[in-house]
Amino acid sequence: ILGLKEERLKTNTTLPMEELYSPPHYSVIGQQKCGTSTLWNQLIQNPVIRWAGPSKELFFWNVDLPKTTLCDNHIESYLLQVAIQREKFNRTDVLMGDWSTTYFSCLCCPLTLKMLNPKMKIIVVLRDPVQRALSRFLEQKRNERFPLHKEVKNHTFATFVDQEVDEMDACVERASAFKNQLSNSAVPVGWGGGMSLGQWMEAQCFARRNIIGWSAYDVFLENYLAHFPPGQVLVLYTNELAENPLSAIRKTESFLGAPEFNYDPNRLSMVFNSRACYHWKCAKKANEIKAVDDSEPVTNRTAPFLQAVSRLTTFFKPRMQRMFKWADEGRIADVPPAWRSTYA
Ligand SMILES: Nc1ncnc2c1ncn2[C@@H]1O[C@H](COP(=O)(O)OS(=O)(=O)O)[C@@H](OP(=O)(O)O)[C@H]1O
Repeated sequence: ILGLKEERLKTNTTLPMEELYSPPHYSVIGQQKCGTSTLWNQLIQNPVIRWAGPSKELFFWNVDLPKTTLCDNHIESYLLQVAIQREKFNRTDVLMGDWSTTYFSCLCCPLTLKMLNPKMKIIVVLRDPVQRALSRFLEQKRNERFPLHKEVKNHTFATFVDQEVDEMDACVERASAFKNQLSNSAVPVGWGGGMSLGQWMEAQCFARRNIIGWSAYDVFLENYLAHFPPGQVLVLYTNELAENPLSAIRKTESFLGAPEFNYDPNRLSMVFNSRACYHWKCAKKANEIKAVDDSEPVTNRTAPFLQAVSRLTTFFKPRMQRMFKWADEGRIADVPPAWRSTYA
């Protein structure tokens, strides 16, 4: 885990220690496979927007496998990571962030981040949930050394979806035995903030299934909304990044209180860490990604593939409708119009 490396500050800095070591201002918590690498590669052109760690993600409070939440991880090691970056820039007036896309689905992370900094700004990027699940499936299937490769290597998307949805349905059914403890409150509830045992068990049904379960956005978003006021949670959508990247970036700068930067227009049209090139820093044009996709048998529109997409769409429908309600109530930015018809 990158964040646990024992490093020390390298110079005798004159920067005030309490400012050097203060916790991050913001965190981009995910969701995984929703375009966070693109957002990162764009936003870090702005010299005021900085981040902790040697590369994009620290994974300090949660890794992407079940049973890896580290909400009581060593705080001093974490603050050291942040201080090292502030020292590198020799200034304490930059906006420091933690870009770990594994925090969104981590049930104890909202409370941990709130304890670190109650004023922390939380940024979430969300993509069509079926597309996100397919994206993660393909990434794990294609890369032998990736952590979930063994889980998917003998599956097609269709057989994997059947297995996972069956298991999640059964898990939710078991959790429903504790339904008498569910609160009917209209106000979002979170882990350590009003979540009942039944809700906690149900949330784990999704939190422990990285490929499909992590697309149950309502479960994880509710947890963050329970701990942070709406003004501290920015929800962006992948299609905004695709259709008007500068507008999504301006929105983020304004949310963070960062001055507007003059971004490189060529870079703004690039997509990072796509299925055409798996690396946080690898940039491709949209047409290059499409060309790779067209030659991919898994995404060919066979009947079993289409049935799996349809089953997942039905599975996510009630969950997406909770998101629509929060958008209607003004708790989050309005969802992409296509979502409202797909998940109506
Ligand atoms: N601007 C834009 N338009 C459309 N799609 C985009 C865009 N930016 C990123 N993406 C897609 O998001 C996927 C990568 O997401 P992440 O960078 O968050 O992945 S990771 O969690 O850091 O591994 C990856 O999806 P797949 O290509 O399906 O794997 C990217 O293609």
